[in-house]
Amino acid sequence: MPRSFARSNSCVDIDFTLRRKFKKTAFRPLQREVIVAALDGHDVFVQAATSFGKSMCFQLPALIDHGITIVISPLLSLMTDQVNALKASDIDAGSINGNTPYAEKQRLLRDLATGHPFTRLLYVTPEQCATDSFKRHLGVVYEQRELARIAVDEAHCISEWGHDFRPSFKQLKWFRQNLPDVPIICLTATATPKVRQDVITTLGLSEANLKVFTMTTSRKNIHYEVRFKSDEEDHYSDFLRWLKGIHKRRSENPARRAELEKNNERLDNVSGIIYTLFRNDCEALAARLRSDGIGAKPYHAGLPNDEKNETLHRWVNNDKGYDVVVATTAFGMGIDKENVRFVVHWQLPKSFEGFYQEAGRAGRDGKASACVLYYSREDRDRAYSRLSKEKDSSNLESRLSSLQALVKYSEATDTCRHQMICAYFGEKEIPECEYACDWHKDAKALRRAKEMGLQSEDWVSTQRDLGRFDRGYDGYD
Ligand SMILES: Nc1ncnc2c1ncn2[C@@H]1O[C@H](COP(=O)(O)OP(=O)(O)OP(=O)(O)O)[C@@H](O)[C@H]1O
Repeated sequence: MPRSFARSNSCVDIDFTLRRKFKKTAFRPLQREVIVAALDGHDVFVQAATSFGKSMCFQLPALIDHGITIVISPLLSLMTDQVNALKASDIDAGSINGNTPYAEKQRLLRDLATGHPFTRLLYVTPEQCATDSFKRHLGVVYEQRELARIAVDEAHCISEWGHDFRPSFKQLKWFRQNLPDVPIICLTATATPKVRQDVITTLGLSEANLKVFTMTTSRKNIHYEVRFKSDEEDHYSDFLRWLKGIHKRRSENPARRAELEKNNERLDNVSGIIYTLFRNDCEALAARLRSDGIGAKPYHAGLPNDEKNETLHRWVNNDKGYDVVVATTAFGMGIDKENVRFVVHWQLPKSFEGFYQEAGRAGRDGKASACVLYYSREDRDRAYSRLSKEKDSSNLESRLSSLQALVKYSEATDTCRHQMICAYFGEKEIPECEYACDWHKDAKALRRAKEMGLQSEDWVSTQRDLGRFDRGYDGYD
């Protein structure tokens, strides 16, 4: 019998902890069920949409259970944000990763070495977990029966079939092999059925004690749209017109204007993220937007840490001049700002999962938001070509099929976008979509836009020569 059954949590008031420690009034649908399963000592697999509130599913049990919860996360920025938020609520949390100052790391390791740590939640990278020294420290805590739970965040990184595969995540099988009765909870927003099974098998989760929660990936409040472009046309003016149109509507609608002014919100604070593939594009596009009066800043891994932190901080604060972040994927998973009204993909992203994750930064307050993908056949060809030249040949097959799925999504003019996303993640149910995608809004206009906007003259004539405009070819019927 798992050890945690020995200490029953059945009379614990989890609503009280939610209110008292996390200052939230109610659980979101299914959060309670996940938390109860974890507190009952089960292994738990959670797949839920971006912004569902997955962190709560291990943070709250960590405060109720006796002992320490180890949280494994691949994202340094996410770790820092979560640890700071927990500390602000007076919760004893810490993190050990490559950026942790020496003194702080020693303090946390000393705490573990006592076998009875004060720390309730310790965030670590998978690489840290793999070190002998860290495993020894965990062994001491385990011997004292104070290792409450292992939480594996972004669990899709375990699978070679998932995007963002990290080989060090595979080492996490060590936990079940060496600490067999410590419950494990793993969480992700992006797992296909194959990835899910791979994660469960790799971690050695036993079917008998496992509870799997797979919630829909659908995000009803996001309006998905594909805009077609070609190399011959600069889509900058299309985007600028669209954004200025939103500003104009906000200022010309008296009720909206009054509401914004009452809340002390700027009329032009339409918060958004534009994803580009390349660092140079980031800086050039942000500068171009600034020259057109839009408060835009670049964010990519090559910028100094101070500059990145300032951009993130001031964007989160809705400061003037920081309305739009033009970013590479360095600015992705884990960003949790509630009022992001749009996410734009300037080019075709590398994977379907990356696209969904990045789109998921929008509308985390539940209000209507847009996700616009600018797509061209030239971008598609460049994406395939980049993939074929990549030196890292691991999980190439899955990366290719993910890109193919995204191309299919971009080319489709006959299906709801929400439905295509859910189908990719293996959902059978057709999600609700109340005109929250370009196809539902106006399928005819979508087809026309594709015909008009997509290919360059060269491409059209080549395809005509190849006889590919026959009925039935991808959207040209
Ligand atoms: N019961 C709740 N009531 C209100 N807000 C909540 C509740 N649970 C979580 N939240 C908030 O929802 C936001 C999103 O939570 P979290 O970052 O855990 O999402 P996530 O599921 O990990 O999303 P992603 O996969 O996109 O990172 C956070 O700001 C969190 O405070």
